[in-house]
This record gives sequence, C-alpha cells and structure tokens, in this order.
Amino acid sequence: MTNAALPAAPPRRRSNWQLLMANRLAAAGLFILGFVVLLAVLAPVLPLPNPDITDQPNRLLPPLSPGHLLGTDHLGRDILSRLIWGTQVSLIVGISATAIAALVGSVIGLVAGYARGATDTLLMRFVDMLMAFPYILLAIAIVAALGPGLLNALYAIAIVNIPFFARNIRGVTVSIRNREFVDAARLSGKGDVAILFTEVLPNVLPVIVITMSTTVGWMILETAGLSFLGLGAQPPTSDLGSMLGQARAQIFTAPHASIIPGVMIFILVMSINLLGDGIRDVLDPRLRSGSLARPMAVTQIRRENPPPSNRENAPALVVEQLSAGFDDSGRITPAISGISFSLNRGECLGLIGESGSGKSVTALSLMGLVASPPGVITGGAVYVDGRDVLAMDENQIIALRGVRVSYVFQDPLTTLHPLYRVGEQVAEAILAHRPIGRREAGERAVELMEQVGIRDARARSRAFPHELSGGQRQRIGIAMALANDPDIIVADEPTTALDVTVQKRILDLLQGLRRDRGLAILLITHDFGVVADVCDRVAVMKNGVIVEQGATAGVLRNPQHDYTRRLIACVPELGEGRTFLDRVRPLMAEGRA
Ligand SMILES: Nc1ncnc2c1ncn2[C@@H]1O[C@H](COP(=O)(O)OP(=O)(O)OP(=O)(O)O)[C@@H](O)[C@H]1O
Repeated sequence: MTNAALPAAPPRRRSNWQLLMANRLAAAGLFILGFVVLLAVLAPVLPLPNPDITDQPNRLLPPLSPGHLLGTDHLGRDILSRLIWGTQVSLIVGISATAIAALVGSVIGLVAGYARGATDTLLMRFVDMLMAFPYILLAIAIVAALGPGLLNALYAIAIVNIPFFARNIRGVTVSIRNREFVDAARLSGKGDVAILFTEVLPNVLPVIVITMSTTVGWMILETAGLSFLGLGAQPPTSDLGSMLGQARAQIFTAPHASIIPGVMIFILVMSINLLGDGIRDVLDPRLRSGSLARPMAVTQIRRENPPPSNRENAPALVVEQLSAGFDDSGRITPAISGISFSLNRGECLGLIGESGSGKSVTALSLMGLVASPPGVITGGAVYVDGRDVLAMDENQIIALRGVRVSYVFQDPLTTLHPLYRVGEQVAEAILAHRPIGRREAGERAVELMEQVGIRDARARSRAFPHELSGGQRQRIGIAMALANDPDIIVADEPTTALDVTVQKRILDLLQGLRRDRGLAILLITHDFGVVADVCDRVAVMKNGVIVEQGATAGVLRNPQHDYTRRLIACVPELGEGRTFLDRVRPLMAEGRA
C-alpha cells in the first residue's frame, strides 16, 4: 500500500504577545494598568487643579461637586488631582523599588548559586538574617534609621524584598549550573564570568522577569503601607498611602476621601497581579507548549464525516483513515493522515518509521491521548471490538484506557512517579478500575511483578523507581499495563532506552505475554531488527502516512517502497559489514541514502 507523503509544514508558534492576549484576565489587567499608567503619565498636561493648593472653605466636598469630580479632602484639595499625582508617585516608587530589589537580589542569587561553597553560605546567611525579621518591622527600622521620606521608604522596601529575589534566583542557578550545556561551556574554555553571563543569565532571566511582575504590586502596597504610617511620602508630596493615612481621621464624616485612594490601590495592585500572572504563564517554559489551558481529558475530535460507529466482526483493533494534527491559532498542522491498519488477538503489528514520522501521534490518538490543545483528531475511526472509540463520550473512552487498551512507554523513569514505591504504583493502576481493597491490590501488584519476571517481587515492590535498573523499571511499566488484563498493548518504543541484552529480555517477555494471554501488540519502533524479531506484520510510516504494510517476512524479503528498503539497509548484521555496505552503496549512488 502506498500513499503520497504529507507536505512537511513547520508548525507556527504563537508569539508571546499572542499568548498573553489569549489570557483574558492578563489582557484585562494590561488594559486597566495601561489606562492608569497613561493617566499618571499625562498628569502634568491634564487640566487638573494644583494638588497641593488648599481651600479651607471647600473642605470635604463630596464627589460630583462642581469643579471637584471626586470631591475635596480635609484641606479642600482636589481629590481627583491628588489621586492622579499620587498614583504617579506610587507607581514610580513601587517600580523603582522592584528594579533595585531585582538587581541586587538577582546578583546575590546568581553569585551564590554559581559559586556555592563559602560564598554561597556567607551570602545566603545574610539573606536569611534579613528574612528573620518581620518585613514591615524591618522596613520601619530602616526608615527610622535613615529618616522618614519617600526615597528612604523606597530603599527600605527594596532592601526587605532583596531576599525574595536572591533565594528564587539562587535556586534556579543551582539547578542550571550542573546542566550539561554549562559543563560544555566550561570545557570549551569559557571563564566563570562569561559562563554566568552567556549561559546562566539567559536561562535565569525569565525567572527574574516573572518574579518582578508578580512582586511589583506587592511593593506598591508596602510603599503605601509605609506612607500610611507617615514614614513614606512627606507633605506636600503625597502618594496613595499618604492620602489614605491623612483621610483616616474623617473616615466616618467623609468616607470618600479614604475610599477613593483605597479603590485606586486595589485597582492598581489587582491589574498588576493579573498581568504578572499572565506574564508568568507566557514565560514559564512548562506552560509554553501552545496554550495556557490545561490539556483536556480526551483529544479534541473534529471529524467532518464520521464513519459508522460500529463494525460487525471486526478484529481486536481496526484503525481506519485516522488523521490528526496540531491546532496552531486555528490552522491545523497535520501530523498523521489516512492511517489504516488492523490488529487481531494474539497478533503483533510493528509500526516503524524515522523520528517525527508520526508513530507516537498515531499510538496516542487511538485512545484520545494526544494533548489537547493543541492536538486534534481530524478524521477516521478507531474500532476496539467493533466500537468506534472516537464516537464514544469522554467517560467511556477513559474507562477503556488501561482496561481494554493499555500503553507501555519508552522511558519509565519519566512515567513512574519518583516519590511513590513501585508496588504502590502498580496497585494504583489496578485500583483505578477495580473496586477492591488496598491490601488485595498490593498482593495483586506483587503477583504482576512476578509475572513480568522481577525477582524477589515482594521486596522490590517497596523500592522507589530510582532504586531499580532500566530493565526492571520497564518491567514495572509492563506490569502496570497488564494490571487490568487488557486485550491490546500499545508499546511505544519500549526498549529504545535499554541496552541490547535487556532489550531482548523485554521483547521476549512481551512475546510470552502475547502467547499466554492472546494479547494483541502494537509495537512502535524505529528498528527493523526488532520488527523482524517479534512482529507478524509491519506498517512503515513516513511523513505522517503509512507508505507500506504487510507480513513482516514479505516486506523484509521484497520491500516495495524505497524508504522501507533504506530502513532495512540500516540494520547492521554482525560480521556482514561488507554485505550491509553493498546494500547501501547503490542507494547512495542514486543519492537516496
Ligand atoms: N505537541 C505538539 N505540537 C505540535 N506538533 C507536534 C506535537 N507533538 C508532535 N508534533 C509533531 O507531530 C509529528 C509526529 O510526531 P511523533 O511524536 O508522532 O513522531 P514519532 O514518529 O513518534 O517520533 P519519535 O520516534 O522521535 O518519537 C512531528 O512532526 C512532531 O513535530
């Protein structure tokens, strides 16, 4: 069977700005903050009365009084004018304090995290000392020592927030300094300062920006707090905190004088926090994979012409014209197209293809496991025992997973939970579908571990994943896949991470299970040697389509597609280097290998 290859369209990534705007709360925060900042910036040119001119006869006028839209304060000063000028002061102080704290804190964190040893101890104990005092007391003490005033309040707020940045940045730096790319830079002869600036800093920068964006609102509040206590802005200058503090005495007679600056502080801090959270979501690499939303329980299904939802006398698994892709701002980038194959009970089908050919997307699409967004199944059907999985509702699909169809993945170290004992994790897989007691599930887990060939299973069931070898971990993965007696196992490169002897044992184990339990196995691999060893039939994938499929022996003897021939030619045979080269040379001469 031969299909035309899909055009390889590179996925288009949404820009940071688009991602930020897609987050409605962050966009609302940005809009509100932008408006407030614009007002504050335009304060000198807006037709506002002088905020410091007192007018005793017109004191404590209510809002909407003629000439005073928001009324006047206890000295008859225009509240609107004071509010806009005060907002400007609060913003400048809050942002400057954040910048100073970020700069000093980040330098301390970077140096401590990178240097480690005595430097780290010294710097971090200093930071711990700063943190040992309640922050507001410390700020008050600093202002008391320096004298009241806005600039001193700014320094105090910056100083008390330095530990926050220093600890955050140190933590990230410590994890980065041990990464391979930093070792590589060191081996290339770069000095520590160069490494710090060119390798570590770019990776830490998003964390600094995130920390700044989420703390600036907090700093504005702290500055307002000091001014409220009379330690910040001194008359005639006023910020939002000092406006609030001065209006405190009239809270019952003229509540508007304190409510208005209070509301402005609330709006300012809320909008900054919403925006800060949005920036964090955009810059956090873990949230960057295309969307800010949590993946759905089942891949989104958008089929234009759904095939019939039932098929009579179907084999264990039938995949018909399955197509899936990734939604990139409304445009679907196809990953697989028109995939069709079937799998009988007790049969093993190999799905082979180079990296990126769509093997994993095919495997995950069977049970709606491609992360959505951005994954979308755009067409075709997946019949398990004659019923189309893609036509089922979410709960029915979830109920099928692990019970009729289960998965074994490539690297069990990433799929096993590092903090739970492996026995508990196998038991958990059983309990997810069976209403039995924990003790019984634990016993069953030990049995399963014995069945997959783990020696001394009871003792090993109490081990954590990192205490097992790669082969043992993969056996645990297989035990979990078998936990609910499935009919079909989808094994996605189950032996790629293992050495050849362990690979052989794991493949033998799967073969044994197939024989004993009549399991149908879809084995995904990029190694024709593995296919030749264990698969009855093979389907060859390239660029998201199956280019050839048939009985393994037939395909190996008489490959129809060029690509299949090249894959076969890539299997080295012991002692047959010449034969292998002989096979490849003609293809190279044609410029195809
Ligand atoms: N989350 C995603 N967003 C966008 N494109 C994706 C995503 N996941 C996979 N793809 C694309 O889908 C295509 C098929 O990927 P898939 O993981 O199925 O390949 P594969 O054959 O399993 O490769 P490998 O053997 O390396 O695992 C690739 O072009 C890949 O870039």
